[in-house]
Amino acid sequence: MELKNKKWTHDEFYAIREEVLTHWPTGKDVNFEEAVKYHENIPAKRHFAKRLVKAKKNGETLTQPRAGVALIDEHINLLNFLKNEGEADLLPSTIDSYTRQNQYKEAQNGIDESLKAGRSLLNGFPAVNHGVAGVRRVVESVDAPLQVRHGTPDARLLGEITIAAGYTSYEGGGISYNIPYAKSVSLEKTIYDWQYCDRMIGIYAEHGIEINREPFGPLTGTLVPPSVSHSVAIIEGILAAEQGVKNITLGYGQCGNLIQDIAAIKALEQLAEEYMAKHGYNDCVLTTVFHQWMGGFPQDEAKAFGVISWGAATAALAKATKVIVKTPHEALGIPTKEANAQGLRTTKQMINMLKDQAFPMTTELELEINIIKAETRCILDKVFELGGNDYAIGAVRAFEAGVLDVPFAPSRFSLNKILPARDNNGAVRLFDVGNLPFTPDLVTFHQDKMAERAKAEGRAPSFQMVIDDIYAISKGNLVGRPR
Ligand SMILES: CCC[C@H]1O[C@@H](n2cnc3c(N)ncnc32)[C@H](O)[C@@H]1O
Repeated sequence: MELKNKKWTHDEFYAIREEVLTHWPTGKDVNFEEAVKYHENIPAKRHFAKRLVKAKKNGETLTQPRAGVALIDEHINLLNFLKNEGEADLLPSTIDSYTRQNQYKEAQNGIDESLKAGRSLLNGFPAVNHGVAGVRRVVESVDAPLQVRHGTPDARLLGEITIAAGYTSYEGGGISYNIPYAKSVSLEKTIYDWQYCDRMIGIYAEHGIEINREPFGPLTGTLVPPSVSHSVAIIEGILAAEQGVKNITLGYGQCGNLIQDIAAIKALEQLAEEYMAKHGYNDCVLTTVFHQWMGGFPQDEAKAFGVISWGAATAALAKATKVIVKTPHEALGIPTKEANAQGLRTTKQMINMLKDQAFPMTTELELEINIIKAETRCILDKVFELGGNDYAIGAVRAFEAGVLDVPFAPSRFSLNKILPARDNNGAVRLFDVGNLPFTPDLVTFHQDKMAERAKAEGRAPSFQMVIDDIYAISKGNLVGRPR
């Protein structure tokens, strides 16, 4: 396997595909030609890419939950409930953890046990085991655009089966589904395997079938600075575009300070357009997704609705194309369908009340946009240089050098040298910039912001601030003030 950011030939792709389809018996039912014909008949209102393009044009912020259960009928009921009772614009199928680790035998046990127990004993929808025919029953029974959401380093068979079944969007990426989701899986292999997924979608595109791709923006979802998640998002967008993907949604996980979060979405849009154009990808439609707070949630449901509302308001004011919605059961575990629908309706209410309002371009907002763009450029340009003008090779080397570094990542391939903490207004800054290739003025900016908070709190900048901030929102605040 030689990793490089270059479009695979059909021969290169098909040579690997034969082996991929043998990873589980259901792989043999994947029939590309039949799948293309099936996709040709999917109406625009159930087509993810088309719905996103319409939303971008109309300035809408669409709502989408996470949701997945073990058995097909229950999964169909769940999705229809979230559409009808939750008013969801877009629907997921969140895939279970066994499938994410390619443990299809265990997933099959989960299905068998769920049948016996009469309830879902998996934390998601085991699409590989259900196979094309089973997954297609979901597509035929749910009248909304459907996306596969998961966390799978080797997502090749999962992609083949779900896209062939009629799903029109696929989340993930070679970095964003490795670093936050695996401990010892080679980054090089995951990036290579995701080139396969992107090339597969590129081949659908060559047949006129446009499938949306969404790199996983939030990463570890724990105080991830905008420049870190934007760098990964844009790199994965470029890697996807190189393999022929034409419709890409780039994502960002809410940090909590309004100005910083609105700036993050604006900066992401501007930088993605700039870097995609710079590298010659001029026929890619780009949209954005804002993930409501991905860190620890309050157990109290009323307070959880406060966090959900804040994420909804920020997404609307940032004018993100899509918002991923949390539920009042976030602190407890997999939500009931009722709780999931409540999170969606709360979000819909906030978006509807804010859609006629615009957040002004204040000097603070402009400063924040410029800071995020400057930081992200420092990282992206260094990655490109490390890779000898190749972002795939550069990404692997960048993690080895700490030029890319994701806070609190389980992967041993992330140095975990950077330390984020909030400043006195709750924006996420860097208490330790680690080996991020920031210019001196950017390093000073973060030091000054941390010093300002330290002065206000009468304590020195310390790791304790990081810990306090990790728990703050679940304890009812944004900034983890000393007790
Ligand atoms: C990165 C994703 C984390 C979020 O993903 C939610 N999540 C995971 N699995 C399911 C599921 N099967 N149904 C509804 N939500 C789910 C968690 O709650 C958390 O918020």
